[in-house]
Amino acid sequence: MTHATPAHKRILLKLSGEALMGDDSFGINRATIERMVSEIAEVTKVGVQVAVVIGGGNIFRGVAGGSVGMDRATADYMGMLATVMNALALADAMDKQGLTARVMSAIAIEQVVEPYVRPKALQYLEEGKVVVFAAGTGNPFFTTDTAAALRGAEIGAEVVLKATKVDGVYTDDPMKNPDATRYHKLAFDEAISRNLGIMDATAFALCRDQKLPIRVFSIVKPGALKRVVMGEDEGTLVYA
Ligand SMILES: Nc1ncnc2c1ncn2[C@@H]1O[C@H](COP(=O)(O)OP(=O)(O)OP(=O)(O)O)[C@@H](O)[C@H]1O
Ligand SMILES: O=c1ccn([C@@H]2O[C@H](COP(=O)(O)O)[C@@H](O)[C@H]2O)c(=O)[nH]1
Repeated sequence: MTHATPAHKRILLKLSGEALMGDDSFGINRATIERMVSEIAEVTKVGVQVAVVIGGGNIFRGVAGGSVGMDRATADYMGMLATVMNALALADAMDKQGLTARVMSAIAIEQVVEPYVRPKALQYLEEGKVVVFAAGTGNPFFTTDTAAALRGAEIGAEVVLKATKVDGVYTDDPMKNPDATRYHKLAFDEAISRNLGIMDATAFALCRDQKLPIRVFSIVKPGALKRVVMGEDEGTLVYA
């Protein structure tokens, strides 16, 4: 029996925090997280090394009302801690499905998770463990998309896969503008100059400078992650 070869050996998967909510209005939907983990398990089975950066929108936006008027940096630290909660839930769901996951945090919280140490992360990936990077970049005024670009570059990922609620990059936010059309592919410079809200400019610029392509695709669509990893046409490619 022949097995197709994956298009990538090592990927950085940016998982939307908001997508973890499923149809709920807040938090983590159990069936949704289990389905996402089973999709990750599928790609590890074909030998792909997987590192994950998880967002925090499902938790932080739910309490963001309480952060109005707060110091921005303090609110951002709350957001980063939200990603630690998601990372713990994700790693737990991975362990339950037979994957070995290691959470590494950009903020020191050693009683809970180990700190991010690049050589250790690389070792885990070589061993076939899934590494979940928590707490974003560890710095306020950034996003987990920028953390995905940063960690992706650091670990030598071949691509950043942004798994989100929409199925690619559009000319405008498709949730607000029904006339928006999807790009099949576009250059980083165009994404930045058009100010496309799918990712922040810092993340785009870092990937552009490191020549690290990004593929945006829907994590809601069953099997899409595996198709992306196998090099099939899915979502939108943003390239240098
Ligand atoms: N040009 C665009 N193309 C596609 N989506 C866009 C665009 N502009 C804005 N969006 C919005 O960006 C959203 C995805 O980005 P968002 O930052 O909300 O998600 P995320 O980073 O995946 O979530 P989280 O912050 O929870 O991790 C989509 O749900 C879509 O509504
Ligand atoms: O490097 C980072 C990453 C995140 N934050 C804060 O966390 C929230 C949640 O992250 P999302 O990327 O929106 O999912 C974000 O809004 C920031 O407040 C951060 O400060 N630094």
